Amino acid sequence: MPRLTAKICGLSTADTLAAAIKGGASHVGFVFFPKSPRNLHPEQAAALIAGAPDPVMKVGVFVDPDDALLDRAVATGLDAIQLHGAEPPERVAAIRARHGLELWKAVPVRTRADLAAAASYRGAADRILYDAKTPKGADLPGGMGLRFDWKLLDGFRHPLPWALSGGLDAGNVAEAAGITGARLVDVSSGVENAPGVKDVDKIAAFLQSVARI
Ligand SMILES: O=C(O)c1ccccc1N[C@@H]1O[C@H](COP(=O)(O)O)[C@@H](O)[C@H]1O
Repeated sequence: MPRLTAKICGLSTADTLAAAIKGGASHVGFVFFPKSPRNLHPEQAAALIAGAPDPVMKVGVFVDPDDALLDRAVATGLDAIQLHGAEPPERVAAIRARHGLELWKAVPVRTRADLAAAASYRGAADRILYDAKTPKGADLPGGMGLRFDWKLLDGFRHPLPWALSGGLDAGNVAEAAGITGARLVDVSSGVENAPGVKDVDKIAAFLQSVARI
């Protein structure tokens, strides 16, 4: 078992998906949120997912999705659902029960007090994804390349399995994992040339950094 595994998120092309798989990503992510520059229609996601081997987990990223969107997206072959909006625990539990997939809940973090929200998802989610809180009024609740103070996780008793995201890249992921003790990291902007434009070399470099840890 590697010390650290990685999810490459916001993939939208066959070549960048192939780079993630070749580099050893344990998870790949597809965004279903129209305001995102990485948004995919379920048909596009289905074509990409069809080319991804089984052991690589396919994670769909959603922001306060309705059931119709979830139904269409899950049918593309997702293995896990990542909820990145303001979904309360009851909604998270209902989505998990409806689809029977692994459920990740993003918890936005700016201060230590923000971490308290994680415990409310015990019994509703399978994994907490700590991500940087984006500014009020921002179009996106994630995927903006922002990081939070990783030291906030120091000494925190995690209520659930968890992963770290927010502003990670090939140059800082070792430090982030060292400070937080993360076993799974998630990156989007840090392997891009512009919002929504993934770079195969940056994906390779990120995964090489992860493999060295
Ligand atoms: O990537 C997006 O466009 C996105 C949209 C809406 C919610 C979440 C999104 N991405 C997730 O945000 C984190 C951090 O991304 P970054 O590395 O800081 O750019 C990551 O988990 C993405 O899955």
